[in-house]
Amino acid sequence: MPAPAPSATLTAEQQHLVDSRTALQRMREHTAGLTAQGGDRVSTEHLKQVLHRRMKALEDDPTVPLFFGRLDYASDLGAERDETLYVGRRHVTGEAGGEPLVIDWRAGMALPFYQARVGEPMRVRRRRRFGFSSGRLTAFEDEDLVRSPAAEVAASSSAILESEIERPRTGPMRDIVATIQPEQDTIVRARLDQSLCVQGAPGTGKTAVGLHRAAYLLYAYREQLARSGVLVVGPNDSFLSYIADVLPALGEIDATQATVGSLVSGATGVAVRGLEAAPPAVIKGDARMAEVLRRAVWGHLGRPTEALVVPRGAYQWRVGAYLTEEMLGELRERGVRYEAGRAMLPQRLAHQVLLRMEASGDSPDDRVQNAVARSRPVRAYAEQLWPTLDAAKLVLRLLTDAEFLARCADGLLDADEQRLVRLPKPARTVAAARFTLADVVLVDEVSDLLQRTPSLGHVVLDEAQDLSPMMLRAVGRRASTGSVTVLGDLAQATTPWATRSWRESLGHLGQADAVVEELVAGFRVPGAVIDFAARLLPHIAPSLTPPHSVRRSRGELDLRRSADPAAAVTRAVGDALRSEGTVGVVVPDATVPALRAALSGAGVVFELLGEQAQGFESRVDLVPATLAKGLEFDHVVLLEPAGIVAGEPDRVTGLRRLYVCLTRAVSSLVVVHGEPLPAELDAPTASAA
Ligand SMILES: Nc1ncnc2c1ncn2[C@@H]1O[C@H](COP(=O)(O)OP(=O)(O)OP(=O)(O)O)[C@@H](O)[C@H]1O
Repeated sequence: MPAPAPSATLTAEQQHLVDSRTALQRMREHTAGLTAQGGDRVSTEHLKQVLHRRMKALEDDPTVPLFFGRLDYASDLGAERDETLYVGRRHVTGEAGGEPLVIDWRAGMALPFYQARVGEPMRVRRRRRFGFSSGRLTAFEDEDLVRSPAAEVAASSSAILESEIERPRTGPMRDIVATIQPEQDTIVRARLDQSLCVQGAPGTGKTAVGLHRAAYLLYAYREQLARSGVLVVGPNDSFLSYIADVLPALGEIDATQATVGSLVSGATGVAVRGLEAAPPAVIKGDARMAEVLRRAVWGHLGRPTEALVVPRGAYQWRVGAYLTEEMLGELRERGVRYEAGRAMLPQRLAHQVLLRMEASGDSPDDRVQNAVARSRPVRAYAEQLWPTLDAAKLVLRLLTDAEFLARCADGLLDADEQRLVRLPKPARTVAAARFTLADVVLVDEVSDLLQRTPSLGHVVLDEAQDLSPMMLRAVGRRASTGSVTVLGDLAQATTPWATRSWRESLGHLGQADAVVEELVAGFRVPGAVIDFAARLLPHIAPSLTPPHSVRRSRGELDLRRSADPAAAVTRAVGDALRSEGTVGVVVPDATVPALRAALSGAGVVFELLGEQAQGFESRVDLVPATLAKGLEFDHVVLLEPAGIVAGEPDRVTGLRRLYVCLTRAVSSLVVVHGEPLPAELDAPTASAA
């Protein structure tokens, strides 16, 4: 039989899309027809939630293709049978028991879509990629994984792949399921118990890979993770809004997203209310603080000097101080958390009393032991030896009571460091103290010393290079029995407490065995722009591999010197708005008010990042340089590199901030400057604006 003409093939594939949509509709109707009826109210409620989630997962967005690839398995290549499978965002099944119309991209059978190549066809003869336009299937592209020598280069020369990578950006981040690259896929599909750390230059897909890994794990280890949970940690709320849609688009609504700040405030009930200068924050973020806090907590254990005396009826029962001391020592040696030990002590004391009653001929039972444990003398004696502690109050005391701090920090922090750590204005209450992020991280550490922090199944930590050792510990304890995916770029480290090496960070996270991978292919930043930004690398991270852009377009880079930079920015924004896609106006934080006025004055509709809840709905965003991390825009208009550098406490940090800001553009970057460019950029060309 002759091969069908391409148009006939396209028609057949379009029909498969129609059939799949109809089947999905049927699955939805079926789910909608189910009633949640559990044995009791709780299980009915649970079932309701399960059905609600299922309905959400089955939602059909007509603009998002139901499948994007097809695999033709061949029995002569070792497959069980000749079989055609369509790969999409979720399983779609036909009539009950029928063949799947679409398989989930995360299923094992979908693996060859991402990993097969000529010479290693993975039992698949042909891989097909589909091109879509507004949800309509408009094109396809075949790779013969067995015969065609051309297929060898097909993956890198695929027009469909290229158009996906080149497409203009609109709104928040989108998923990349249709075009995950083999080296990214290996990270996405690593086993749940495998902790990973991904070092990658700007735009190499770290965030995308981390989110797809979360989606993969939620699918492949659904039951395990339904209980323990998955958490995604990002640098700030703007970033979280930017990535918020990716997991739901992949049918996963169960992962929690947080910043380190929201995580520790949520857990401790203490709000982050103040900002502080770098020197104290660096010390508070240092790993030595963990030992200071450990001493601060456990230093509260008293030394028994008097015996416990429990009057009961006509008798007085005594438990000697030496015995109590042994008891405390034994509980400490068992490594129990402070609160657990505190809860055990009265029972231990009561048990001793019981032994004495028995020795005198009584036969008391468990109820007597409980009553003794709850009796006033036992409680008072235990409280004196093992007092109740409040995490926030303890940290407040440490930061205000010089003598207490000196005792806890002896041999750990020198006198200058202790002075820096103390609050500038003593406060009597936690609220009055206006705790900073670093302070609340300390409170979280103390909370964990008091009571073990529950661990999740998996934590994805993005922009991890910016976390202090104490912040890493805070994230790490939330994965103490789980695994982590750590994403970051040492060249983009912009906090004074940032990490120097991934090994060190992984140690603080409690994941020293994690494997470190590197991604170097850049999907965001065009060649001309990345080459320009990479001039900074020798000054900010000399050991890192310079990234290379896989983008076909070299992109536009325009350096404009101007005597009226705000006006030049406004003009550049006007130009950018004439082409498709989003526009990010990245400016030194100090110039935000001036630029805001200039853009408003010129009638530009924009959102100021960080100010209101982000919808990423307007085409233009005004982005303070310190909030640019992790974001991307089709066109970036960047104001005053020297000002961005000067906004940071030291030159290297300033240059790193500039590196972050220069690498946000997908299509074009216009750099407007009134002052000379930083020498490290060594601009070869400049045009007057
Ligand atoms: N395999 C891929 N196919 C298509 N697009 C991709 C692929 N990988 C990454 N991208 C796109 O490249 C852009 C950059 O990805 P992402 O934001 O994840 O990079 P990043 O490494 O986290 O960058 P940064 O370090 O700057 O935060 C995004 O638009 C993403 O969708």
